Amino acid sequence: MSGKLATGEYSSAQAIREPVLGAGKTSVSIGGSGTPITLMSSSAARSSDRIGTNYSAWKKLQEIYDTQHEKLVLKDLFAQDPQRFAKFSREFVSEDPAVRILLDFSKNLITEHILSTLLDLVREADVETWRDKMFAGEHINTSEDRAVLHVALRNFDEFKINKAGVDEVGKVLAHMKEFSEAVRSGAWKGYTGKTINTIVNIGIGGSDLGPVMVTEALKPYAKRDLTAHFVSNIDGTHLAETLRLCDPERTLFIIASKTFTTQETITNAESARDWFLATAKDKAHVAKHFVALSTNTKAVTAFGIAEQNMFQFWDWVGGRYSLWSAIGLSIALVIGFDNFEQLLRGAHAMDKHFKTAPLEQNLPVLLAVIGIWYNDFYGAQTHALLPYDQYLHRFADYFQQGDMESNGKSVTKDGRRVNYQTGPIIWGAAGTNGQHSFYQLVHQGTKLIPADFLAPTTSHNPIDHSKHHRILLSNFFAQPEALAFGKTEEEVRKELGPNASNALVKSKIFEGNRPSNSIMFPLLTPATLGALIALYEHKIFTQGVVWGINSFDQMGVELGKVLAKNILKQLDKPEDVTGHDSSTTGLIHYYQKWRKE
Ligand SMILES: O=P(O)(O)OC[C@H]1O[C@H](O)[C@H](O)[C@@H](O)[C@@H]1O
Repeated sequence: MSGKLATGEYSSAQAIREPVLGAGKTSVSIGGSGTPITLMSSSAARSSDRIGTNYSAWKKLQEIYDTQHEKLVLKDLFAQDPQRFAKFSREFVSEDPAVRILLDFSKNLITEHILSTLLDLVREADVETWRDKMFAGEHINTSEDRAVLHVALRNFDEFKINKAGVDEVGKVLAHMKEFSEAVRSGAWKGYTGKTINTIVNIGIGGSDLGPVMVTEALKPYAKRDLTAHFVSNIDGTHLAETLRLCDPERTLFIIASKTFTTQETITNAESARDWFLATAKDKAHVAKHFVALSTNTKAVTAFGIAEQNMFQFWDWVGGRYSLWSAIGLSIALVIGFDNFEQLLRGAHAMDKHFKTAPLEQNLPVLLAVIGIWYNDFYGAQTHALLPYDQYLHRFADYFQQGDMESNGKSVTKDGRRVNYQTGPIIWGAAGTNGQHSFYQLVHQGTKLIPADFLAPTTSHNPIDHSKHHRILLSNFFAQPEALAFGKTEEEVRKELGPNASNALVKSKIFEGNRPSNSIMFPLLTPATLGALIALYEHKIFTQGVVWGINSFDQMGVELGKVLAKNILKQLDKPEDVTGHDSSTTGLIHYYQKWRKE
């Protein structure tokens, strides 16, 4: 059964069956004439290779799956063991800052034996060694020869990290504090002496998604008279619609780019500067209205932003792990530096937990292994993040990059094609909205969709004595219950009476046995959010190590960028369009025929 590229088909009453491409299928072709993805068969792999399917724990898990998965029925597992919730739930507690997170993973298709075998896999893959290497600043991002030290940005002197730049973290934080307080208090003035009432963060990917997600999530802590916009897309509409809402005399532009070479960000920043100068006229005024967050001092100063208005970070901060760095300036501006620090402290508390808690108690590790169980043995293709908190409505978007850019790899660190599945497709939306759109498929469709449900027990907006929140949480409790336990034919028949048609009865059956995690916390505070983000970061890390991939590069985003640059040069004249297939050429020719300007 190893070596499958599963499609995660789900069919059967009460049991999740074999994926469509099961035993013996070792390759699949994407598209019509493309190169087939060839999967290394396990016999071809050297048995001494300590990787993926060759781990003895992996083999054991495969055997367990093959022989037991039909018997793994949540209804029975709960009936057999009244202690199941107690056994398969963990509470993370931090006193300072105050954070509590409950992870209930009892509604998963696991037994104690499966869990311990999954944790054996973590041990066999040396996750703890790799984790310690990360915290020590070793260059675990091998393809780029870089350390991976977002944990150093929220370290608060706890761990000893030997890396150039780490000793400058405090200095940059102090700069962020000073600047954010000046803007928020009104001490920082625009070129006509007016205070700043609007900030526009211009960045994309990690230089956008983290600040957007966090400022949305922590809105209750926001300075409401400071409006924050985030412009990312190169589509001129994004900038144009944002600038319509801005007054050049009172707007601060934050140009967020690790490299300061990203085409979208630099183009948007230049156009924003042109827009600003159309009113301000004098280039000297740029200093009051543009700051940069970057590792690239040279490019920042060439753009016209003075070094004192630049907030530095370092190459050991990956883009999708950068909200803790200077990239978080917009967060500090919106919620205040003290709250930003709480965010960092919450993440740090989770770092300590990840670094020290035994694997059986370690929340990131538990989430990781449960994900691996479905991803690699059940053939689940996706994982849904379903926060029952409107403030977390960008959470899934954020971890789409966090997870898919990290673990969307098919080659191991040492260059071998994997013969097992790596990162899942991450998606989701805030509850209860999803219930009225895609939950139909999650409940009754043919696919297995493991999901995390997240919710705070207390709302920041307790309208009508928390009436809304009670309704929201009743759904948060009900959905995992419905997914796990379903509704039998017998129950449906009883409900519909003897005259109901067979077809109607069948359509109303919920097979159940669909797994999920429930994650609860008292209130979405900055520290709690920090801990939640770090929880998922370390989950992704753990999975990446088990899969033997480099979770910290992103080579897969390059090819499209290069092709686009070449095409951009050919867009003016039809005769310039060369070197493409007939489809791409045809499309460009149509564009040239139809465009207005
Ligand atoms: O911050 P920047 O250097 O502008 O990079 C912005 C983003 O673009 C890149 O293409 C990467 O895929 C992302 O990981 C990165 O966050």
